[in-house]
Amino acid sequence: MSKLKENQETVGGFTSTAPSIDKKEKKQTPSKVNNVIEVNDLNLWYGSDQALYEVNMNVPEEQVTAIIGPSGCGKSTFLKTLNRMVEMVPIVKTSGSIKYRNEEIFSNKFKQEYLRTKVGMVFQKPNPFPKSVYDNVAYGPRVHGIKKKEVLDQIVEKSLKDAAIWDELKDRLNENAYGLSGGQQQRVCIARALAVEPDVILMDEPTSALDPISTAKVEELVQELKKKYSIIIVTHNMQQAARISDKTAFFLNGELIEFAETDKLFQNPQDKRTEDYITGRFG
Ligand SMILES: Nc1ncnc2c1ncn2[C@@H]1O[C@H](COP(=O)(O)OP(=O)(O)OP(=O)(O)O)[C@@H](O)[C@H]1O
Repeated sequence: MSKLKENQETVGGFTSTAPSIDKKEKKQTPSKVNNVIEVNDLNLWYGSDQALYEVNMNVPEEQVTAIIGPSGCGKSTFLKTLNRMVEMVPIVKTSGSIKYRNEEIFSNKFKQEYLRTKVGMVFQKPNPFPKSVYDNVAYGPRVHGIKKKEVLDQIVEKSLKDAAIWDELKDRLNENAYGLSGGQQQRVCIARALAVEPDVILMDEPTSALDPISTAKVEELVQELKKKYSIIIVTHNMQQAARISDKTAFFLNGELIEFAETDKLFQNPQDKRTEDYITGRFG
């Protein structure tokens, strides 16, 4: 068992006696690691081309789950299926089941808006809106009907703090986000995702467009964020997966080949194809 996991289970062993309505605190009640998302027999087609085959995977709560695999193996498709964003491509068809906190997301009863709020996404290229830093972060809460300036001010400050960029930007809230560096833009985009109080954050290669220092900042941030959120991160960078994730999933040609504790997957892969990939024999 890794040190990180050991710590998490110890934390889970405490009983929280303080009354609180905060869902993040509520999750501190004693429990073993729960699954925030459960994927069963998931298949996905773009028209007649199948891109995902019988994927089964339980995503643990408040951990970092990395998704690795060669280009075109279905990593982004899988990620975007988890908040049904993939269905923006009209030719997409799916079969199987995905449960978010025990509720079937493909069910007609499950509101897509709610899903996108709870399962937020950060993209490869920072994609701030051409608006001020403040308006970027306040965007989601405003869409959800929050109008009071004091409330928005608090949300913006908290989200930027949680995204570890408040100190850098607190005096630049009215500047256009386009004027920030790429690394700052990406953390503003993370703050924007946090502002609507998600539960799960999907990250699609969030550091691939960033320099090493900005990458390190985002990696540190991911370690902080997992105390409150469940994170699923697609990365081409195996060192990054090894550095920041608790569990790693290896995809190949649309199949989930192996899913294990990160240490185990990198040190003692069970499948020859995983071993070949992580030792650089292909991909
Ligand atoms: N919008 C789309 N329309 C049709 N086919 C698509 C679409 N998006 C992806 N695909 C196909 O689905 C398969 C998986 O692609 P996907 O982008 O999920 O892979 P990936 O592992 O994320 O790749 P990369 O690492 O290069 O980003 C590929 O064969 C790709 O061509």
